[in-house]
Amino acid sequence: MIYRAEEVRERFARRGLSFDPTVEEIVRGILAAVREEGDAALDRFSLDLDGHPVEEIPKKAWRQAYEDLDEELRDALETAKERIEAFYREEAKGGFLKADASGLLGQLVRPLSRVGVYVPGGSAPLLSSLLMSVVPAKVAGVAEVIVASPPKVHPGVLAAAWVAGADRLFAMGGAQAIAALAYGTKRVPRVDKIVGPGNAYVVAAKRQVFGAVGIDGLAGPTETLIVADGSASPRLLAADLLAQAEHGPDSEPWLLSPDRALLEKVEAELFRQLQDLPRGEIARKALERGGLVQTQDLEEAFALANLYAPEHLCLALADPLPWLGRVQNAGGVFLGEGSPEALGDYIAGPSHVMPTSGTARFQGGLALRDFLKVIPVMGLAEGAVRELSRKGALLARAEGLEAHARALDLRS
Ligand SMILES: NC(=O)c1ccc[n+]([C@@H]2O[C@H](COP(=O)([O-])OP(=O)(O)OC[C@H]3O[C@@H](n4cnc5c(N)ncnc54)[C@H](O)[C@@H]3O)[C@@H](O)[C@H]2O)c1
Ligand SMILES: N[C@H](CO)Cc1c[nH]c[nH+]1
Ligand SMILES: [Zn+2]
Repeated sequence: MIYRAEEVRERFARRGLSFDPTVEEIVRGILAAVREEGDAALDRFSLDLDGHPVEEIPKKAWRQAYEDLDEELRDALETAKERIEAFYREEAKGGFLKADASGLLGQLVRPLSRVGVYVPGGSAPLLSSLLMSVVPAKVAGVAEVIVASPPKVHPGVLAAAWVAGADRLFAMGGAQAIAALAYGTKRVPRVDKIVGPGNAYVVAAKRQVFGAVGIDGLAGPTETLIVADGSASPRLLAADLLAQAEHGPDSEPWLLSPDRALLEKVEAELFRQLQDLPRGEIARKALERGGLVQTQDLEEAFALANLYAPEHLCLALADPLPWLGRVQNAGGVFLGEGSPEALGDYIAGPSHVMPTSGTARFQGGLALRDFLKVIPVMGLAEGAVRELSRKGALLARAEGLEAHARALDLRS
């Protein structure tokens, strides 16, 4: 089915994180129980939902899993880790201290002390997601990175924990894992911030524990939006749409193009490539959530893309670079069909943890600064204090805050 731009515009404009009341309620119950009962509730939910009690998996098991890996896979993991590390080393993490006649002002930048990384494991063991959160955390200087992933944790995830240099790993998933990390239990230490993607239960749990703990954002079911011109290959476009569609029936793959003939060819390709896709049924359902859209021109395609604010914006254009200036809302941008999103998922360098459900309107992909906090520092010079206190007291009285004003009067 090929939509016209008018048919999707309203839907794109209204898009936002939806709160499924049933999921919210279930999650509220899980969080409250783990907060009150600790490990007993944690094990109970883990047994009920995932068939296993929670266990901490020791580092020697990670190393063993790494050593048992096929040599080529080990090499691929190492390359991915090195590329992620190199990418995040480029991100500035310095603060500043600046002194002038009025004194000293600055920002201290400190890594968070303890971070929880959620690694999804419900429908696929996303070992790449472990690298994509743990490696930037370690580059930022986080002292203790605690991984949570649903049982039974796949050996590939354990091997990735070894490669990435995580500190501890608990086999626990869903809202109960988020609760344990946010509130702490006897076994699971409380963290300062929880990062990483997950399904609707994980996203709802992160949102509900925010405040008790920091969160990076609400990365949920994956989505991709490709803007293509007539130069793009229908075969590659179909393959890229299916690559994200296979994540889950709630994934959303979109293709926008002014070229009707291209869209028709992609439709046929999708049908053909679905035939022997192992997760074809999942992908078919996801395709029904997304779709192909014919726009008047590329300008309209970009306007719609910004309205949608996709997690991944892929520019399958003959000359994508000049269009970069049009991008306002996206979790990450992929330039040209030679830079497919699937490479970003695994090995390009930037973290694949990116905002979904339109939250790319107000945030980008996971960055080093998600693991840092900025602490302002003030040390004013005597002369400046007198003058600034007089003006500060005026502002305080304008707010009706007399004690503030008097504290400043004493300095002026
Ligand atoms: N945006 C991103 O950056 C990004 C990156 C990777 C993955 N993802 C997304 O993460 C998601 C991973 O989802 P997943 O399900 O595979 O793994 P998951 O680990 O997020 O969720 C599995 C957990 O959900 C809980 N759960 C399942 N059904 C439940 C129920 N009825 N009641 C209460 N809890 C329940 C279970 O405890 C289970 O451990 C996918 O949607 C994928 O697209 C997003
Ligand atoms: N596309 C997913 C969300 O960005 C990440 C992922 C993990 N493995 C494969 N893909
Ligand atoms: Zn993916």
